[in-house]
Amino acid sequence: ELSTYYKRRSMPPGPFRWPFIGNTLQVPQVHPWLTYSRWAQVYGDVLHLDALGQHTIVINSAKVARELLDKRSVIYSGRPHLVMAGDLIGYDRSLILQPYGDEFRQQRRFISQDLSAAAVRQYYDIQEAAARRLVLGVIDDPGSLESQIKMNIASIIMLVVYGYTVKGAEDPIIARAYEVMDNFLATVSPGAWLVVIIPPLKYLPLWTPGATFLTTAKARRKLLNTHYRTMYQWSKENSENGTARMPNLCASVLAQAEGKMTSEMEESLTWAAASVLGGGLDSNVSTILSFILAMLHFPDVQKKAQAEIDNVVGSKRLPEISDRSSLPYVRSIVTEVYRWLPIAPLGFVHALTEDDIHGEILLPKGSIVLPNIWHMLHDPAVHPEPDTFKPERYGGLDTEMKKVTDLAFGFGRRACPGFHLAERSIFSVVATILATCDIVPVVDEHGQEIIPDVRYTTGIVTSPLDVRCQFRPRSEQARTLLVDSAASMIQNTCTVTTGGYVFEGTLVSCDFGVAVRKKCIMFLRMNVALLQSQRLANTLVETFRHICIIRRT
Ligand code: HEM
Repeated sequence: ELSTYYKRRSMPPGPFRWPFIGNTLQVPQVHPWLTYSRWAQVYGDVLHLDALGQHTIVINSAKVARELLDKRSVIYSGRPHLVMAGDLIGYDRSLILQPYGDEFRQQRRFISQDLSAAAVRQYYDIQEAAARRLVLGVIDDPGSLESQIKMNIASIIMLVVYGYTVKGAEDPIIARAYEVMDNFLATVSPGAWLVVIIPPLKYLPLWTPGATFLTTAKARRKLLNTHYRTMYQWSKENSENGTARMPNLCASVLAQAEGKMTSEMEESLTWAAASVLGGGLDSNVSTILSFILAMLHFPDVQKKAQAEIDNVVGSKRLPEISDRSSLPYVRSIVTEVYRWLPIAPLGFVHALTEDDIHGEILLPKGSIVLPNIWHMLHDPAVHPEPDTFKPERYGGLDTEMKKVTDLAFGFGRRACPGFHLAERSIFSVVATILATCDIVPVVDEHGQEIIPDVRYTTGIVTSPLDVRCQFRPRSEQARTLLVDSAASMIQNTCTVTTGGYVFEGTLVSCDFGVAVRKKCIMFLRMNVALLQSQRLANTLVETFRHICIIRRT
């Protein structure tokens, strides 16, 4: 009979388990994937760990991951029940922590209808504009590298999801969005909270001495709820009155429902949107920082990519996302970044919802399953010299690159729904930087170049540390192209007739210095949506008097 048959089979091998605590103390807090990778040499592709009775299965091979997480994804697509992150804070409303079921399917449907390979075309202009703004910003002020990346990545995802235009680096919405994500990642980090090990602690009253997790949870819950609900409501109201940039994900889903959206569906949409916003921040920022780090360590790769871009795009225009298909070396660089420093080295935990058998091994229901993506992408048998950044390893072939993206973006029904959007954003940033600039090290006070070591944070999402560089324009023409492109976006979009006024963004031809002009252009661009609102036009006349020509209609 099946259950005895199961029992005769053994659990996967793994390191020695201590009574009661199991392997809890053997799993390092820092970069655990490196330890799992070493254990793979001893125990093989599938290893078993026991943390206080919780079975954890680590998969160390792409082949097994495909067999289990992809092919049997009906039973491998759960998420573990998380007391602190879910019960106490409420992150379990968002897609990433949804158990496999109807709510999961509903949220994924909302997202995939707007972010498929074909649908993301509607966002190319947003991505290109952000990439160009990012490059201009870093040319002007190399010290702002990380904040430029964060702001421009946030500006893409806020426009895509809500149609919201961020109002410069100081817009509090940006800091709040990153804070909610930081809280999420800190909360789901293994071993961070005692209440995770002893769940009944969650019933303690708020004033219990020493129960700081309860006050932390309360604060995070409040921030989580207000942040995402405010964003969703903003999008809903302003998509109707024309202030929000159209199309955007929320507006498109609402329009498609043709007024038949129930309040439950709107709640699902609120959390689907929240998940896309959260998923689209640190992942992209970290990937771009890793790209820059790679270029500092492997300058020959830059040269090769620049030759390809010069050849295909020429120097008279900036690269566009539609050039992707003609730039295989640049595509290979993007893929190699995912492989070299995968942002999610252990992916995100899957939970097994039924007992399963793999070869001679029993995998019990309720196990947590961790794909060791880092190991799969650094196994020297599959990727020779894994620490070398070598885009040539793909031979320019998409089939070879797909072997990496199929792992780096997760598995089966839980695979990253932001893949196509991320691919385009990263490509646009990489191609725009390389087309217009050399990425060069900063120098210290003695004129010595500072090349940051390859070091990265630990956690669910990792990010390289201390990345610093300068963008040196490759020519005056390249810089002019960037400035003109920012300017032309204004000229195209900034004659706004509203509320009895015409606002004309003709500053490009005025006589201010380049820096002032650029700031004004940015400001105007970021406020186009505001100007388009009839209601606000009157109050904005005063503000815009200095930066554009205003006439009465
Ligand atoms: C370089 C960029 C990115 C990488 C490497 C990446 C990688 C991943 C990985 C490994 C997972 C876990 C999949 C699994 O459970 O097997 C994931 C999930 C997810 N990602 Fe991404 N991601 C990236 C960008 C994005 C972007 C731009 C978005 C939003 C547009 C996004 C939204 C999500 C969401 C919502 C999930 C949860 C899916 C679910 O639980 O069903 N990601 N991503």
